[in-house]
Amino acid sequence: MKICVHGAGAWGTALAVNAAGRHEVTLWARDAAQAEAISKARENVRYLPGLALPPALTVRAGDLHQAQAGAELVVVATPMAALRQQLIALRGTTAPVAWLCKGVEPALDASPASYGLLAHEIWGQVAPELMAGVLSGPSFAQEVAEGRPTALVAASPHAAVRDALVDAFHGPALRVYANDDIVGVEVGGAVKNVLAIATGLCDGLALGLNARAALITRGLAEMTRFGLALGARAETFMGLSGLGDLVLTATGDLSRNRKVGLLLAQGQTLAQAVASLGHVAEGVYCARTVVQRARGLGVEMPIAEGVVALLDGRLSPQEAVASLTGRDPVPESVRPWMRPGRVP
Ligand SMILES: NC(=O)C1=CN([C@@H]2O[C@H](COP(=O)(O)OP(=O)(O)OC[C@H]3O[C@@H](n4cnc5c(N)ncnc54)[C@H](O)[C@@H]3O)[C@@H](O)[C@H]2O)C=CC1
Ligand SMILES: O=C(CO)COP(=O)(O)O
Repeated sequence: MKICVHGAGAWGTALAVNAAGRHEVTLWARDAAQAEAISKARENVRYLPGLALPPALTVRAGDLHQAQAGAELVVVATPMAALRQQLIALRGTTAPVAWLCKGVEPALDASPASYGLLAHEIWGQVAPELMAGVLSGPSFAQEVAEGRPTALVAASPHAAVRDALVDAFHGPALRVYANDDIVGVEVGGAVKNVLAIATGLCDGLALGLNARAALITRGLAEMTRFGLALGARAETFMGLSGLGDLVLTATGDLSRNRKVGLLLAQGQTLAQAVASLGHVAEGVYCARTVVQRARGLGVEMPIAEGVVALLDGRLSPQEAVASLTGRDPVPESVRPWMRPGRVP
C-alpha cells in the first residue's frame, strides 16, 4: 500500500517508521530544510531523536499533491491548529484521508457564538467531499516507533476509511480497532489532554494516588457528559480513545500535557512550561474551547474549568485544587450533572 504522511513531528514520524516495513511510505515535512536534515541523518533529531529511519522511508518537502501522488492513504499528522489549512490543501484528494491530531480548534474570538470545532466538524466545513476519518487511541510516539505493543482506534462514518487505516497500520505489534463513532473518539482524544494537565498538577503537588484516581474517574465522567451532549455514544468512552488514552496520558511520564501540569506545580509559568516542551501540548490550546462549548451545551466540567482557571492565571495551583475539593456533594452518575433541560 502507498501511504503519504503529512507532518514530520514525533507522531507522524513514528507512524511512518512503523508502517515503512510493510508499505511504501512517504513522510512529508512542510519545511524543506527539516526534510533534508531528516533525510541526510536518517533520523528525526528534532522530534524523535535516537531512532534510525528505515531505508524504505522516503522523506520529502515541496508540493503536497506531488508528494502524495498515487497514495492510497493520506495521513495528516500536524497539530490541531494546522488541520484546517491542511484539509483545504487536500481538496480534490480521492484517497482516504485520516488525521491524527487530538484537540479542538481554538475559538475564532471571545464571543459566545464563536466556538472551536472538533476535527470532523472542520472537515464538514471545509472539505466534506473527502473520504476522511481519525486515527486515535493510547499511543506514545516513542513506543510505537520502537515497535512496542499498542492499540489504536480508527473512526470514520466511511467503512473504506476505517478499512484503509486497518490495512495500513494493523501489524504484528500495532492493533487497529474500527469504530464509526467519530464524535466520541475525537472528544476522548481532546478532553484527555486537558485532564492530563490536571493529573500532572495533582502529582506535582504530591496530592497522592487517591487524588489521582479520583481525578481520572471524575474526568472520565466529564468527558462522557460532554461527548453525549455532542452526540457521541457512551460506550466509546469505555474504549481506547476514552478510558484508554485518559489512563495513558494522565499517568504516563512521556505525556507532554501531563508534563505541563507537573511544571506548573513546580511554580513555572505557562510560557516557561510550554517553551521547555519543544512539542505541542494540545490541552493547553483546547482547554478553554472545551469549557466554552461545554458551557454552551449546559454540561458541567469542573475539572476542565479548574484547568482553564489555572492556565489563565486566575487560580494558583493550590487554589485550583481547592476549587475542586471544596465543591458541594453531587450524585456519582454522569447524567444528572447536566443542567436541567439539556439531558440527552
Ligand atoms: N506524540 C505523540 O505521542 C502523539 C501525538 N498525537 C497528536 O498528534 C498531533 C501532532 O503531535 P506531534 O507529532 O507529537 O507534535 P510535535 O510537536 O512533535 O510536531 C508537530 C509537527 O507538526 C509540524 N507542523 C506544525 N504546523 C504545521 C503545518 N501548518 N503544516 C505542516 N506541518 C506542521 C511541525 O513542524 C512538527 O513537525 C497532536 O495533535 C498530538 O496531540 C497523537 C497521538 C500520539
Ligand atoms: O496522545 C498521546 C498519547 O496517546 C500523547 O500525549 P501527549 O500529547 O500528552 O504527549
